[in-house]
This record gives sequence, C-alpha cells and structure tokens, in this order.
Amino acid sequence: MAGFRGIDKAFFPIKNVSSVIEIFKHQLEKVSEPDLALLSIIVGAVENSLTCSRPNAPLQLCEPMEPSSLPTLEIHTVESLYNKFHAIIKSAVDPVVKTSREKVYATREIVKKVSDVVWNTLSRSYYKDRAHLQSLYSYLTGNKLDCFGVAFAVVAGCQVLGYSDVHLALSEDHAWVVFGQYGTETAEVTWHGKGNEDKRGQEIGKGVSARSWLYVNNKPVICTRAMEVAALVSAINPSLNTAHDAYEVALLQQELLWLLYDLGHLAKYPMAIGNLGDLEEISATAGRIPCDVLFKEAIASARQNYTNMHVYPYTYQGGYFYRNKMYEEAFESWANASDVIRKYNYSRDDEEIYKEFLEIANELIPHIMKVESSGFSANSILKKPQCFAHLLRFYDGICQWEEGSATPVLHIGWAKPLVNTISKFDADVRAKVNIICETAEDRIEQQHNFNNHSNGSTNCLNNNNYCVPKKQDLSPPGTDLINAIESKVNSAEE
Ligand SMILES: FC(F)(F)Cc1cc2c(N3CCN(c4nnc(C(F)(F)F)s4)CC3)ncnc2s1
Repeated sequence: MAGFRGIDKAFFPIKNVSSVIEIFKHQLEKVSEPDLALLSIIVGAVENSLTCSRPNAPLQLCEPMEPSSLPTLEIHTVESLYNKFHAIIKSAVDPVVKTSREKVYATREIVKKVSDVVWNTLSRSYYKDRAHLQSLYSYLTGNKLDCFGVAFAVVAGCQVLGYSDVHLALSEDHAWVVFGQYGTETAEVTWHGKGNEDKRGQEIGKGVSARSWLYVNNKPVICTRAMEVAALVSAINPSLNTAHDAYEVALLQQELLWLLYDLGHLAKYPMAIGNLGDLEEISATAGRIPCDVLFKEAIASARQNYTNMHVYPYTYQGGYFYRNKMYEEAFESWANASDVIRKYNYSRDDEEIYKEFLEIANELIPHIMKVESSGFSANSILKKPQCFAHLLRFYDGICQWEEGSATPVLHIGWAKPLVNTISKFDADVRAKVNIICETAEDRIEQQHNFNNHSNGSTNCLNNNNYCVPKKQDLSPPGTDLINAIESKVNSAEE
C-alpha cells in the first residue's frame, strides 16, 4: 500500500470542499489504486464535524463562512486514524508478501478473518440504523458501523493487506464481497436487517433467497476500486436532522459524484446516478445535464448492465415526477418498477422494497387521486385510459410478486386504497383500456428468462394496452383484479 507517506501532504490542512475534491482527483487519477481507508476517513471526518453536533464544543464564533469552507481538518488527525486502521487489520492478518512474484488472491478464510476483526471491534450495542455510521471515521473513533459500513471496512481492510482481488458487491439493500482469481467467489461479511442471524463467511444464497429482490437475481453491482470510492461518496449522509441537511456536506457529495461521473465510474452504478439526480433536483449545478436526464441514465444503466432487475432506478424517477406534479409520468415509472418486482418472489428479507411499494400504493397514489378529483379539468388524469393502464400494471405487478411466494404481500390495508383508486375512473374511461392476455407460454418463457438471467422483459406496450397473464375477461378491466383482492380480503376477514 502506498500508505500515508504516499499521499501529497500538500493538501493538508483541509479547509474547504475544493481541497477534498483535489485529494479525490489525485487518488483517482494519479495513484495506482485509490486508498479506500484514507478517503473514507477524510469524508467521514468532514461529515462528522458538520452533522454530529458536539454538545460541549465551545460556541464557535460564526465568522462568515465561505459557502464551501469546512472546519479545518489537520493531517495528524487523519494520519493517526489511518495508522490505527492499518494496525488493527495487520494485527489480525499478515499482509501479502511483497516480493512474491505471482499475484496472490484472497481466500475465504482471509476474508472471514478481516470480517471478524472488524466485527469484534464494534461496540456491543448501538442503534444500527443511525445516520453517520457508514465511514471508517465512525469505526475508528466510535467503534460503530452500519451494515454497509462493515462491508466497506472489510474491502478497505483487504486493500490494506494487498488483496486487490477483494471487491464490494452491492444489491439495492445489501452488500457483500467477491474475491479470487476470477472474482467469482462470494462471501457474506456483514449482517442484513433486524433480528436475522448473520451469514458471515458463507457464499451468497443459492437457495430460496436467490429469487428474492435482496440479491437482485444475482445481478449485483460489482465494484472496481473507483466504484468503491463512488459507494463511499454515495454513502455520505448530509442530514443534520429530519428537516435539514448540512449544506457543505451535500455540496461536497454532489461535487464528488460529478467528479466520479466525469471519470466514468458511475456508468454501471444506477443508485449513485440516482443519488446525484436527487442532489441536482434540490440544487442544480450550472452547465450540467438536468436531473431528469440523470434518472433516465440510471434506468438505462440498470437495463443495460443488470438485465432490468433493479427497482430503485424507476422509483427514483417516479419520486421526481411525483414531487413535480407530473402524475401520469409518475404512474408510468411506478408501473415500470412493478414490472421489475413481479419477476421476484417476495421473501422476508425484502421488507425495504415492500415498504417502498406500500408507500406508493397507500400514500402517494391516494394523494394524487385526492388532488386530481377535487379540481375538475378535462385533461385530468381521471379521464386518461393511459393512466388507468399504468395503475393496473402497477397493481398487477405486486399481485404477481406475491404469486408463488412463501410470504404474502397484500392484506386488507392494500385493498381499500386500491379499490378507491380504481373506482375513481369512470367505466367509459376504463373501457378504453384494451386487455391483452399473455398466454401460458409467455409465462413459461418469462420464467425461463428469469432463471437464465436474460432480459426477458415482456413489458406490455406503453400505450392503452395492458397485459395480464389471465384468462380473457369481458367485464371492464380491473374488475377481476378488484374481485381477486376483495375475495382475498374477505377470506382474510373470516
Ligand atoms: F450497501 C447497501 F446495503 F447499503 C445497499 C446499498 C444502498 C445504496 C444506495 N442507496 C440505497 C437506495 N437509496 C434510495 N434513495 N431513494 C430511493 C428511491 F426510492 F427514491 F428510489 S432508493 C439511497 C441510496 N446508494 C448507493 N449505493 C448503495 S449500496
């Protein structure tokens, strides 16, 4: 490892955002591979100093701060934490022998050992979902890490030891590592969710969890070192409290994401592009592409690189349309998100995406119906068969998600808002939606594509047609869906 000696000490002391950008630029362009521990400690220290109020800190005279000025970060602070991390890791595992001619690859035992040393140095009990627990600064100063932070620390630890084959693998709600000569070995290194026994050391689920959204049909983001930098930048959390963000931290995150974007390191990382889109929606950077284009690029990346098995690119976009009152577009994005989730079986590890769909179905869509049915206008979405088609596709995807799953998805809480929404469309509008039924062969082909990881998206056409894998139904569309859900609700009530 280049080690602390290697970096230009000229960048210190850090007093503003642009000097942090310079350090990242240097690490990404000038050094053989970016030093994950160094960069995580630096952004963690900056984030901590601006978001974690220090109760007994002397009231700093609020001298007029440059918009991008930061509390001074001294080199000795960073260097001592950096050396501490090296000492912790090297105390547990011997580094790769430098002189060895042939490349040395990590083994499962080495990965497990690094995971163990991180795991066993975490403080006994703390609130795991708290903010600002993602960086090595948090680990080294407070012995606290969140689920992502543990996985990142393991990869940074393996980099310290000289194992350049160990990389971070990311799904939409979990993280693990890949390693070995071909990068095909996988290992759990952190926990997931609440109250689940951790599976650290085991390879990634081959069993039932393989069909769950949590492992994205074995289409995770496999990081390069630079994409691991993008992950630590994405994980920067500017929130001060539920209502406010620390302006300088958000600005730092936004500028670092643009640096990584320009260097091409976000191209295969849809969630990072989505994060940048969210930041640009809040505060657009002059001369940069607009946020709606970023959301489209995230979708294109997921379709291109991950056979359209990721949900978040569509819910990033749907959230943007919703906040900007573009309701028909929001319905389409959410229906596209639903077309992804329908390909999975719901498992108890999928709570995060369940909550996402629950909020869309039971909060966001009802809110739209309320505001749309109060004002009466000719171009109201209630007059558009297209909107009705999107909503049917949205609900049908959730129903299909449930089909074949060990865990039920829908319950009475879903039915009322659903029926309420569908019944806001008049029969004459509903009648304009052509129901095109997929054959059983289509379903078998879809299943085949899922198993063979090919992009079997038989998305229905995005016009007034709406495809349901059901028998031909002559009653106005949506009725059998309502009947299906009401009958389920009735049986649930019995
Ligand atoms: F490593 C884990 F376990 F934490 C899984 C990861 C999550 C995540 C992320 N997220 C999660 C999704 N996320 C979303 N924010 N808004 C979302 C949407 F609902 F609007 F789509 S999704 C915030 C950033 N952003 C970059 N990289 C990662 S890797």
